[in-house]
Amino acid sequence: MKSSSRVSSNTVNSMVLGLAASSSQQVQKSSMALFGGLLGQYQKRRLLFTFEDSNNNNNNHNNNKVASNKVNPWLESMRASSPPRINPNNNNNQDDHNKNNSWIVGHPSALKMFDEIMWKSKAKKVVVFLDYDGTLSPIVADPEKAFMTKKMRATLKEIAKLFPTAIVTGRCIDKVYEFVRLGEVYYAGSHGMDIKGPTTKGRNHHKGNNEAVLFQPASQFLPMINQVYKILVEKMKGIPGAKVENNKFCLSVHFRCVEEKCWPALAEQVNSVLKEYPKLKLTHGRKVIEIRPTIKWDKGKAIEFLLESLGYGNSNSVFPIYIGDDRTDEDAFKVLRSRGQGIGILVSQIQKETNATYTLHDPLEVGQFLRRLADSKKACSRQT
Ligand SMILES: O=P(O)(O)OC[C@H]1O[C@H](O[C@H]2O[C@H](CO)[C@@H](O)[C@H](O)[C@H]2O)[C@H](O)[C@@H](O)[C@@H]1O
Repeated sequence: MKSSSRVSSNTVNSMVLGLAASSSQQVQKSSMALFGGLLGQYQKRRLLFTFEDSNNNNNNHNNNKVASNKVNPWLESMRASSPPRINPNNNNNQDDHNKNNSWIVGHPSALKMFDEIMWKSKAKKVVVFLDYDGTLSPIVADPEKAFMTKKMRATLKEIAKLFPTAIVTGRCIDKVYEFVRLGEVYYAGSHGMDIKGPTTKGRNHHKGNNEAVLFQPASQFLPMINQVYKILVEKMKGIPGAKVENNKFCLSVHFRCVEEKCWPALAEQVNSVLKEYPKLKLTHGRKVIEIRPTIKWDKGKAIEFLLESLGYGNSNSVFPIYIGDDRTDEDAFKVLRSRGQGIGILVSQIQKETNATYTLHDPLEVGQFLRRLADSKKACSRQT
């Protein structure tokens, strides 16, 4: 299990690049060109360059002495090109939105294209898949306080009564259930590695039997994850603002509240732990490093599993709708594309490379979309 490999500076640099990249929104290829030769060195390493929230760290970049010379200019370029965050209370919002117009043509708003989506799904069984953080709840500094609004919860409850509905999240099921508190919903926690069916009696959408689903493909990793969690909690004590979250079959190391000058040290610490556990891998989310088992299982596999469980494995009459905001949701968007079924909707205020077809700006728009979906279904039922 243990590996004696040393922490190479390249590995740490890659992690730092990942930290910086994952912390921000993704750049259109045309704007990458502005970085010129500098990006050329790195484009093979990363296809997507992201820089959400990097404005928060503008005051820290001169202090980033730990990072290598290569990393510093890369981070500087990302900051320099970082678009201002869109403030909903700011009248200049329209300008921000206009900048994204060309991208939006390729990924139109799911609200604007609602009638088209309804037409596509006509006579098909709609199944709704929803990410949690950044999709049903806004991104906040404290992961413990990522609450949904009451309105969102009421809409979600109605959606789950009308359609088979699953929340597919990086969180552990217990935590997301604490936020959602709906027995009508399927939950796929730990990035799909922990799947449970609805608990509310009589609210089961299975075509076949009525037993709740339970699937945990990474259960043998539980002791290892708990061990690594304890080690990381200790290690992160030395990094102000860092937080480790135990998501049962995976772990999140949050750096949203860590000053950028400490990112290289955080990356170094995480790497020093991970090199001892080759059966765990690392992925990046929104200002978070995710540590998970190296099994071939992700949100895409989870939705395939759920569709199969619902009796739609080989069905042409199913129309899955997946809404998510993060890189891990791309696995699900890809699955829908390759099945040629349903649609992916990316939640984003700015341009990103994505396998989704449509977009929504934020959880507020997600709520509006879900409300229209529920109303439309009820109107159809009244007609028939
Ligand atoms: O798959 P998701 O439901 O999107 O979960 C992904 C991670 O979401 C949470 O972190 C993110 O949201 C936090 C609260 O808004 C925010 O503070 C953090 O910076 C984001 O990365 C969650 O805490 C993680 O465990 C999930 O893996």
